[in-house]
Amino acid sequence: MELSFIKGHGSGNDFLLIDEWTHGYTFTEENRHDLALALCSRETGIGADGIVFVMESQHADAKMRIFNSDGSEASMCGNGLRLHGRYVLDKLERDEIVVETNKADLYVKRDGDIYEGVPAYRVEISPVLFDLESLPMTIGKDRLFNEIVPELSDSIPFTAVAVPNPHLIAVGDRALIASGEQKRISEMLNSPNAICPDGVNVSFVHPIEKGVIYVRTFERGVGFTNACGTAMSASTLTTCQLGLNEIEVPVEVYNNGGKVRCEVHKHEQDRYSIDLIGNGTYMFEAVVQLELDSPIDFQLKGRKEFAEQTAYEKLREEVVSYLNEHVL
Ligand SMILES: N[C@@H](CCC[C@H](N)C(=O)O)C(=O)O
Repeated sequence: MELSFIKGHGSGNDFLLIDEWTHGYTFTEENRHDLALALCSRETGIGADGIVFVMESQHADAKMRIFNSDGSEASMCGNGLRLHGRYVLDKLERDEIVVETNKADLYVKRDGDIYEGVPAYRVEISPVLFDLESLPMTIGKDRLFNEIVPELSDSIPFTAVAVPNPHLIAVGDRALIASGEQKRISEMLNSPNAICPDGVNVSFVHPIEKGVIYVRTFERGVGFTNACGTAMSASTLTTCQLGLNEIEVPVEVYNNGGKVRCEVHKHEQDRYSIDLIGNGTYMFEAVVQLELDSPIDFQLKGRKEFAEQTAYEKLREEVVSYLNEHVL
């Protein structure tokens, strides 16, 4: 078969966007898993952190499903939702839509430019869950807020939150970022283990000044990525709860692929949601010729570049020099 896709990114977290809905593709669960494994490989595939599938929804404007590069499915993806949302907003010629995701219906809105020539999209990150059962995480407690877990480290405090995909967050200084601890702990929790049996996204966060943080994430199902949208949202919330940032006040979040803005909202009964605002940039579109039962033997055809990546590169250059001075 011939399969059309767009390769794009949110803060350098890159995805293949496949529109099942418009093209009438009928994939099995196994096909989606196999496509993610074959096409996302950086060695033998096209290379991406995951595949974002655009699907029809029975009750919302569209549906999103996200598969990591290892073929596993995640319940949510913030950077992917911006890319997916941008595609559907353009397709339906709307400024605001609701997208069905695995566990929630979430709004996506156009939101001006995050940088000259780089349009931004605002997506809702919700629900926000603090009970460890939601991750799941088993350490003999119900919640984890800025506490040492001796099985992980005897000096780094962690916070656990599901949005609703699972996140572990450590906030600290430049030395924490430079240490090899994030790799060690992430690899342990994303291999067979009793603490986080389904794996977990692990972020190390450095507050730079009030209203500005840096977040680096080791993603479940992928490894270190340039950025993880749900992780940046959960990390911003954690810094608000630690009194380092403020609820309802935008926070600039730097990452290795660019920057986004996060706004934490507090609702009744201690319920939170977060707005994640950033780019959804197209890099190129192409067609792959493949057989669904062996997608690894694909052929890439008709690759066409989008010009918009050039404007994004300027943002990226500024971010790199800012990070060299303040974080790395
Ligand atoms: N990069 C995403 C998150 C993708 C899913 C994650 N790896 C998981 O398995 O939970 C984001 O931008 O949020």
